[in-house]
Amino acid sequence: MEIFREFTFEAAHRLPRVPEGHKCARLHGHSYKITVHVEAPVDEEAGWVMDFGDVKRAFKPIDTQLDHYYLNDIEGLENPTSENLARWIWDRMIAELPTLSAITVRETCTSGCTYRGE
Ligand SMILES: Nc1nc2c(c(=O)[nH]1)N=C([C@H](O)[C@H](O)COP(=O)(O)OP(=O)(O)OP(=O)(O)O)CN2
Ligand SMILES: [Zn+2]
Repeated sequence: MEIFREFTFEAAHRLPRVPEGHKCARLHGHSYKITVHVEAPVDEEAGWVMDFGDVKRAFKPIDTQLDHYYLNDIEGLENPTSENLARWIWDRMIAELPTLSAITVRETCTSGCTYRGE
């Protein structure tokens, strides 16, 4: 079964590789919404896949690095698209959370991406 836990953080960015005149080349910010998905069998004794609190603990170092920062300044996020951010988060969570199955990044209410470690 798959469970998920949602997180939010605020950050600024600009996209350095967009075509000239693209609005996203300008400095702007988002209230990012991140969904961390975990897939594993249900532990029948506990009745859950994993404690949501453990997912929260695994995400905490990510939030500490991203919340209220300028993403372009962070190593590995020089081009902070949703896609690159999803991979960046995955790469930093997979060791702590080996049952991680997907990271969804939402930049706005209507746009985002899902990375499954492919
Ligand atoms: N594939 C991607 N496309 C875009 C990304 C991205 O990360 N991956 N990022 C952006 C910008 O960061 C932009 O801030 C968000 O895009 P957009 O959906 O255009 O957001 P708006 O709220 O401005 O949308 P409107 O409906 O036009 O107001 C762009 N593309
Ligand atoms: Zn943006």
